[in-house]
Amino acid sequence: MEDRMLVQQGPHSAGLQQAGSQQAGPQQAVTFSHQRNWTSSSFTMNDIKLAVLGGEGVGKSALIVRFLTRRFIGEYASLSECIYRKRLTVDGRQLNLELYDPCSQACEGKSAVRDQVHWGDGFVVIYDISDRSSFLAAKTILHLMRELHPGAGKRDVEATWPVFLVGNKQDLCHMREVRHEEGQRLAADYRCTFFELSAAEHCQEVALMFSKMVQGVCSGSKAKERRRRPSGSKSMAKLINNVFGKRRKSV
Ligand SMILES: Nc1nc2c(ncn2[C@@H]2O[C@H](COP(=O)(O)OP(=O)(O)OP(=O)(O)O)[C@@H](O)[C@H]2O)c(=O)[nH]1
Repeated sequence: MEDRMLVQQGPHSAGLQQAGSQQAGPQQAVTFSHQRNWTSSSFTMNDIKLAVLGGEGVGKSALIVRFLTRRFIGEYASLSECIYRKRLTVDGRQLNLELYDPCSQACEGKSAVRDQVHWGDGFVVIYDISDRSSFLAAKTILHLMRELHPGAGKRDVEATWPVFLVGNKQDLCHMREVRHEEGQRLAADYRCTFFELSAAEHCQEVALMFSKMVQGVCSGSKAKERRRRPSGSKSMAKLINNVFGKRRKSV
């Protein structure tokens, strides 16, 4: 259930305090804030930060706005990055969701990706199926993310660091330059979940994709919590083992 939606500037422009020109989404549904809100990832059980990454014009804003408003809006000014905020309820839990929408320049380069990786709890990497160069850009982003997070390919880390690869603009399949299987293969190589959809035509699929990401982040956070705080019986068993194990050794 949505309480409110807010857009604010992202990490690179956040400090500028420039006059707020709303970049995307229906004007009446969003307000613009100038507060800086770019900190390293600080996951609490109710805060979820998702970064939507990808090359120029792949449909990052279109997908986010489709998810938040259920509407497809054809054109977006994209001169600056922004963070959309939304409250939603998942399994009876109130969550504060932040969605980072970079302008294209903000996606590029290792330092930008590093900022995004540190900030986000989950990542949606998008390419346009009718634009091969955007597929290569997605591959570069995934590669950088893996470099910055060396454990990303490992099974246990996957649960706590979800990354989705999304081929957008499926409605343009008559102009397709990237085959479905290529997307699947790239996703498998980087151990991410793969979707192919259309922000223009698939309202439900877009919602499902973001919902799965939110759920993935939530379950990852639970796993993290469990690892941080082992259950009482396990930690007690460990303690007993440590004490008696050591004594036996020293006898
Ligand atoms: N046919 C089609 N066009 C789409 C789809 N999604 C987005 N577009 C169009 O692609 C163009 C770019 O969409 P944006 O959402 O602005 O893409 P972006 O990745 O946010 O763009 P930048 O921030 O400039 O990099 C717009 O003209 C959209 O209308 C889609 O699913 N199908």
